[in-house]
Amino acid sequence: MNIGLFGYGKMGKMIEQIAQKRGHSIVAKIDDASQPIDYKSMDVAIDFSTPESAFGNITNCFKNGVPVICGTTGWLERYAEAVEICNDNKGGFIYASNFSLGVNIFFELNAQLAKMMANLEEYKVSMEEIHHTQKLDAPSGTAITLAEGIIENTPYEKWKLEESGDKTIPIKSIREGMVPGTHSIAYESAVDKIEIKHEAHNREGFALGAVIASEWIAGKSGIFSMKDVLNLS
Ligand SMILES: NC(=O)C1=CN([C@@H]2O[C@H](COP(=O)(O)OP(=O)(O)OC[C@H]3O[C@@H](n4cnc5c(N)ncnc54)[C@H](O)[C@@H]3O)[C@@H](O)[C@H]2O)C=CC1
Ligand SMILES: O=C(O)C1=N[C@H](C(=O)O)C[C@H](O)C1
Repeated sequence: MNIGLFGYGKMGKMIEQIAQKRGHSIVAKIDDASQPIDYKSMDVAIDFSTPESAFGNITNCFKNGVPVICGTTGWLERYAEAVEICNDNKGGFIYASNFSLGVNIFFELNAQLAKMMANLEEYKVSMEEIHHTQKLDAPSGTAITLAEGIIENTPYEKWKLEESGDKTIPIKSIREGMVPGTHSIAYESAVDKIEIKHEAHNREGFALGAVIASEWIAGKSGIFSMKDVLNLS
């Protein structure tokens, strides 16, 4: 497959290595807004760019008939608009806040645990995410997806950075060193604590998941998720 990379930073470079090992060709490396883009050469685009540039990159791909795998976080206030443009152009799209198999299993575990805790008022939930200091957005996209999983399955109604309160999930965002991504969720009562945690050792899992998603979407049109790709629940 011919892959166009939008964003050639830490993730773009890792995806290049994994895609080439799986027999794909990288036909474009777009790393800023000024580069000319030959959409015709691409079977699929993979966007790991910046919160400011992702929406434009993705929707230009749809308008040029290129399906998109997007892992960029921090732009989701425009997700519905992107979906509309995808559908108008009969395009293909997968956004995931986290492409790793482990985190997608963790999303399922989080939802199951939330269901079990839903009526236990003595437990209060909280979340923590730790990432490297270059990360531009907070909380992480993964933490937001986890919070949404809790909100779907419990009386909690919203999440907020740091702040707890009635029906609010507090999320603590820590930025330190080179941490690739650690997420934990705790339910705490006066007598004990239940905690689940996912810790990425490196970025390979994210990159492999994105390449697998790009192989999966070939020839399809529509809006999909990693649940479809991984056949989860
Ligand atoms: N969904 C997932 O599994 C994962 C998502 N991410 C997300 O992916 C994004 C990128 O992460 P990293 O590679 O670590 O960041 P990075 O900062 O290393 O790379 C981003 C690259 O985008 C480039 N860029 C700037 N403007 C651009 C434009 N208009 N078009 C294309 N590229 C442009 C920058 O020059 C930079 O090289 C972040 O939003 C991060 O949160 C990161 C890891 C996993
Ligand atoms: O910026 C990162 O590095 C990561 N971003 C994603 C997120 O915001 O959840 C996924 C992963 O945690 C790494």
